[in-house]
Amino acid sequence: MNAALTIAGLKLSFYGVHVLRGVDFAVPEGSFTGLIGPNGAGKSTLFNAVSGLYRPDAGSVRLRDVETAGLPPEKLVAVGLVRSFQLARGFPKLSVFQHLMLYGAAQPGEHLLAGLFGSQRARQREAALAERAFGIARRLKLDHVLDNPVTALSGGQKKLVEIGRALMAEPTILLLDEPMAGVNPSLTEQIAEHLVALNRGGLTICLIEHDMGLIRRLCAPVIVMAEGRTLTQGSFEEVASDTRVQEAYLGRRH
Ligand SMILES: Nc1ncnc2c1ncn2[C@@H]1O[C@H](COP(=O)(O)OP(=O)(O)OP(=O)(O)O)[C@@H](O)[C@H]1O
Repeated sequence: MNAALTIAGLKLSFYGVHVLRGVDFAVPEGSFTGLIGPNGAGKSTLFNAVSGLYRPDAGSVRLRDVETAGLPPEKLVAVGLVRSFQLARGFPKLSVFQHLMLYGAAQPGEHLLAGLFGSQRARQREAALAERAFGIARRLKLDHVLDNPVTALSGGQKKLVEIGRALMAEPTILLLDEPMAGVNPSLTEQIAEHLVALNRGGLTICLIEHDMGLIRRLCAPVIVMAEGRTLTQGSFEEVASDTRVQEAYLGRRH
């Protein structure tokens, strides 16, 4: 197995509270890996540490063969690791297209100053970004709402814009933290289909999700975290039948 992402001995504490106590797992290249665990297990914190928002106290994060622990988010994006974020509240009037462009333009290597001076290279770059934005919008079936302000979108469409925005960075691995949360069942199904299609197209995905039906259907392998550690991993059936996992969800100590 080639690993797209390898996490080893990752530790992080806040004000002396050990939230990540030694997380170890690998996300296989091309997989649709699920990350599950009871509330407070440390899943989102792990994503924050892996994507450069928090600096881990100890441990290693390798993106393929590159050690990335402690790198800031923009450096991680440059090497292909992207996590999706909720749409910024600061730009309610921006259209879907502008959101996609803004995120694409915020990537390393984009020189906004060059854009201001209107160099030919900057214009070509902008045209390429626009092409990418159109392609992503078509793929996510957002092309008919490209000019709409994001505030006018349905909850499910907003989630798709969040995913689209992450795709603008052309990631090799995408970390998704509950992208279907708060979305109705039919839109959840549509988002799931898009994610499966992206994964089949070669994108490695690591998904945090509480809906076990989705995890069972979409994800292999499934990693289980509890109390800041990796508890176990395997197929959904394997982890679901593991008594330690059942106990962790029931809140018992193991
Ligand atoms: N910035 C922070 N400062 C202090 N404590 C934090 C911070 N971020 C997270 N924590 C704590 O870390 C623990 C793990 O939280 P985290 O959100 O990572 O869990 P989770 O597994 O994602 O839970 P859920 O499934 O409920 O989202 C919690 O006890 C939380 O209060």
